[in-house]
Amino acid sequence: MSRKKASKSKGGNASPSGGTPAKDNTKSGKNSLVVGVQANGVVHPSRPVCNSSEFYDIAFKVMLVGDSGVGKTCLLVRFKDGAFLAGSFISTVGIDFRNKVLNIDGVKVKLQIWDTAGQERFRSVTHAYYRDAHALLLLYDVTNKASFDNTRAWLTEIHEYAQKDVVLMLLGNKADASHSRTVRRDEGERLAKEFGVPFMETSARSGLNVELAFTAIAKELKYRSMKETDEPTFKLHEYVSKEVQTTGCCRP
Ligand SMILES: Nc1nc2c(ncn2[C@@H]2O[C@H](COP(=O)(O)OP(=O)(O)OP(=O)(O)O)[C@@H](O)[C@H]2O)c(=O)[nH]1
Repeated sequence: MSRKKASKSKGGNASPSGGTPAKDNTKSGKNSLVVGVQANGVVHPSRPVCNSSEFYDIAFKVMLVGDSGVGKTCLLVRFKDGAFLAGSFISTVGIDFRNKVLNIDGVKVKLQIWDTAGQERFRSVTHAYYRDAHALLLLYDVTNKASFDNTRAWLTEIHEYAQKDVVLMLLGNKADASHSRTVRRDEGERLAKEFGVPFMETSARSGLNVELAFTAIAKELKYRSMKETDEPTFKLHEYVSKEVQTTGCCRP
């Protein structure tokens, strides 16, 4: 397997295919350029990648979607930088991405993670990015019942715009905020069962299950892309059920 190099960029924005940078209009306001990524998002072995610093073997696009304020940016920052963005809430404008390379059973898997704006007015912008996504993390906020109810509408959009075989996971974020919780964990579990997707509660504040959510996605994508070889079978649902941690309290 030939080994590529990952973008060093901490963030930026680009066209849906990842080739041309778009206008710098995001929350982070940083720009970067990813070259050598095919339209389907998988990096082509024979093509170079710009701004490189870290080697990787395979690359995938992951999108964070869900209502405004559910914590998509904070989840990404927690995963990428290990920090929590406390303080005043600045809504994402348009779309932004960050890269992170994970070592999955000896294979370097680069996740290019797209943080979308949850606000309705940016929906037409973000729709264009669904097509190339290999995985989608659909977030709601456990302290905001409307964001939970809206996951059905998000799922409809996902079915309309994303690839049929996209890897999907439901995340109930802000699990640390037990005092203001309005959605019980079992409600999230039931909905995920109905959607037929894995589920976990996360907290960008405490870090609960953040690493797990992205690692599980990376493992599934790696398994799918390498299952022709001698890979042992990987079952996403089973892995998540085994590894997930709970807050121990889930009553509103
Ligand atoms: N208690 C708690 N607060 C959180 C958590 N994650 C995010 N927040 C807070 O929720 C607010 C919104 O977080 P963002 O990450 O900006 O939300 P977003 O989903 O990216 O919002 P848009 O960019 O508008 O789509 C901020 O004030 C965060 O500090 C969490 O896990 N726990």
